[in-house]
Amino acid sequence: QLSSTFYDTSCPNVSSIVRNVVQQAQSSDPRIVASLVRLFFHDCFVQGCDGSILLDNSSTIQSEKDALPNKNSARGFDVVDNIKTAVENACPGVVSCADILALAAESSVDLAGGPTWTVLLGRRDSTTANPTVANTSMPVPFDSITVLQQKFSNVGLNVTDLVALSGAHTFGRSQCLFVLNRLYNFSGTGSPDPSLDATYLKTLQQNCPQGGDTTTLNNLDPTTPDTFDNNYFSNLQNNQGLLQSDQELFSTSGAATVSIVNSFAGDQKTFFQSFASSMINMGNISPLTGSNGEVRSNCRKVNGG
Ligand code: HEM
Ligand SMILES: [Ca+2]
Ligand SMILES: [Ca+2]
Repeated sequence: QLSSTFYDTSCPNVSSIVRNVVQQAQSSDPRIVASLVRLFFHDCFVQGCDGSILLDNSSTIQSEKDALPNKNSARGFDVVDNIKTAVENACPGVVSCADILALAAESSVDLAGGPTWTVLLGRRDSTTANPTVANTSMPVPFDSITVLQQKFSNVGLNVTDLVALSGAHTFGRSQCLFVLNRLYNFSGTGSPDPSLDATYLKTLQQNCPQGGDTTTLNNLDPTTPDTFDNNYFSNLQNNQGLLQSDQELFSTSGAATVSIVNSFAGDQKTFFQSFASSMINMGNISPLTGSNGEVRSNCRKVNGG
């Protein structure tokens, strides 16, 4: 029951307010658009798209920010605060933090050259967070295709959603710690992942030396690191997927994902259309609506908390 017209009378300019703050942030940090898209994903997979990821620790809240998939990894919370401030100035008490994440994700993709879509709105904010679910339900880069598909299907997303949404790795960065095993000791073999292109492997080994700084960043898309395009999928065809969970979408023989990767690599328009509809599907994961939840006045805290 989300709706594209939800704020039409109560906050008609909310989309452009969000977009302007995101654009401002992008001008000093090109990576931030990727980080904001990821925040929406990490919110929606835990209790649904309810802003739960934005809550800080408090006497009543155990923050999802300390869960493994987010700690020292999820970023952009300061930009969400700036968006919230700008939106509150125009329309006090009206727009939820959960909807701000949905709008920021769409603006971010658009500003990086990707597709646009009509964002469905009307989500309300949770009064709880669940770091345990974040630890168990979020996909990790070492998951097999089977596990990735299962984790997506657990929240109502299918294999096309999995491949399309993984295309978000067309921009943004990953720390070395998520790829080191592929570079030096893949599944205990003492050798690199055989599905890694040899030249790309050398580049990654140089950027992520054994015993080096595990927080060093790598572009998720080595070809167009800040542009939202379909290069992610042609990279997979060239054995240049950064994460194991990326490359196995193409390199797992017999997997349903292979032909989807090929179709997205062959036609950017098909990818853009699928990505947009899968973002809408993801945005529909168990939202709080009506009188459930609340509209937080500060995205980091429950009201009165
Ligand atoms: C399919 C399972 C997925 C896995 C295993 C996965 C895993 C990861 C990992 C390990 C990182 C690097 C984090 C770091 O270095 O701190 C990352 C970054 C990122 N992920 Fe995913 N991801 C998945 C799906 C998605 C989806 C569905 C989206 C969005 C629709 C997404 C968007 C991003 C973006 C944009 C970044 C870069 C963020 C930045 O630079 O701040 N990922 N992902
Ligand atoms: Ca959530
Ligand atoms: Ca790209």
